[in-house]
Amino acid sequence: MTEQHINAQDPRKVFLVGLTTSQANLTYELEELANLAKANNLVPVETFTQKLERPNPATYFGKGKVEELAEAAKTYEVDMIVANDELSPSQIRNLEKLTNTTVLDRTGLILDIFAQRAQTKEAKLQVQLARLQYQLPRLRTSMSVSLDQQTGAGGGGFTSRGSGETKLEESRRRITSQMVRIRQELAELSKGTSTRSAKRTTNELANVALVGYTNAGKSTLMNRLLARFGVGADTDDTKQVFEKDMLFATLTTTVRQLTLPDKKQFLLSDTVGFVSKLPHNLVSAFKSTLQEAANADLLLQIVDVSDEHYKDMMATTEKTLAEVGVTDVPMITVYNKADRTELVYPDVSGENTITISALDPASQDALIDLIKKQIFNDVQEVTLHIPFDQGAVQAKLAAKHTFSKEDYDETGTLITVELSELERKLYVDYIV
Ligand SMILES: Nc1nc2c(ncn2[C@@H]2O[C@H](COP(=O)(O)OP(=O)(O)OP(=O)(O)O)[C@@H](O)[C@H]2O)c(=O)[nH]1
Ligand SMILES: [Mg+2]
Repeated sequence: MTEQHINAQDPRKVFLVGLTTSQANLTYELEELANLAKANNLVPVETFTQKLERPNPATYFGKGKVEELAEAAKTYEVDMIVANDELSPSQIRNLEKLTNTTVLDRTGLILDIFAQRAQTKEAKLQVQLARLQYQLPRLRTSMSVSLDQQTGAGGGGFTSRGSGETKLEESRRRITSQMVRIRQELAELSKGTSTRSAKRTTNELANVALVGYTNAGKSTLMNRLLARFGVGADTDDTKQVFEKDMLFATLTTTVRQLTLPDKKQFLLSDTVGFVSKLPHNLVSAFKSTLQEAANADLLLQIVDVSDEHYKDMMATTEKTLAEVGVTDVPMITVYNKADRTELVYPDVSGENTITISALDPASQDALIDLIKKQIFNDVQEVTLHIPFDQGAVQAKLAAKHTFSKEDYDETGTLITVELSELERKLYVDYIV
């Protein structure tokens, strides 16, 4: 893989600002925000927080705090403020004016990082779409200028620095039509993807997807397993994916076939990592990328257990999965990077939990055993009763299984089908 694009500007000093309103985890979120800022070549020099019932609708912080910020910005010679929340266009405008700085919110920051990381055509288009959506209502903030320069969009034609309403209208139209074009291109691209996944479905191999917080070690684990078991007929199956100690190294889903020594095979996919408050625009732009996780038979949630905030990271992952519609998929929790802790590894505790180091072959073996147990063993024939008003459950089952018997009674469908132990747990309420 090629080196990622690096922000060419000199490191820029910034303030981080956040509210203690609903955020129970402000410390974690601010630490995360600092890492996101650093990933974007920004240098956080000071953090300001304020306790407020809700953000001030005009200025995010209250009046006094804004004055303090303006004063401090002068003293520290800081000309940029990064806010922990997504701000409204008018909050950004007002704060910029009152503090004489450029204001970037969390969403803008994450979008910038994604834009720098995007390598494939699909990822580039997805990010661009999300940025345009974000930019549309923000044409009058200084952020639009920087966004504009970074997207290289039409020589500043989008921005409306000091220009009249006509220019603004024109910018809006250009953005909207560009969005339409990108959506079309993405639809074209996804046609190719769905053919590929249709092929894999007919293959009837189990799909295992790596999911989790960014930098947890998903790609590293994928690569270690590929190096040992990526020996399928498809020559691509030994090809390594990009891994690196940075946020959002992976933006594109990669699917590879693994062949175990006992000839059992399954598909493993590596997916984009998560962070808390992942912008909605990005989540929807990356929905197709995350489809692989939604269709998986088994999720491996990779957790960096060496990070003190690993529990928050797990909560973030689970929340994001639910947001993109990945529900009802059996999951193994993989506590990774145990080599950096005092924990014993490999260590299987319970049927869905394992502690490993992705770098350790014994850990890889133990994990493979656990995966095998979930996807190949323990299959048992059961009969389910699915009420007529829960057709979605039946559709979900039908997508992955051939029913050996299907019958009806007054209230629902009776389905006889072979399910794994995990699936039997998942559908326990329906088993008769
Ligand atoms: N010590 C140690 N380092 C690990 C382990 N697993 C991964 N790493 C390191 O963690 C960093 C991030 O690994 P990646 O595999 O790129 O993480 P990822 O989950 O794919 O991250 P994103 O693609 O950003 O979501 C790399 O520097 C890896 O070498 C592990 O078990 N032990
Ligand atoms: Mg990765």
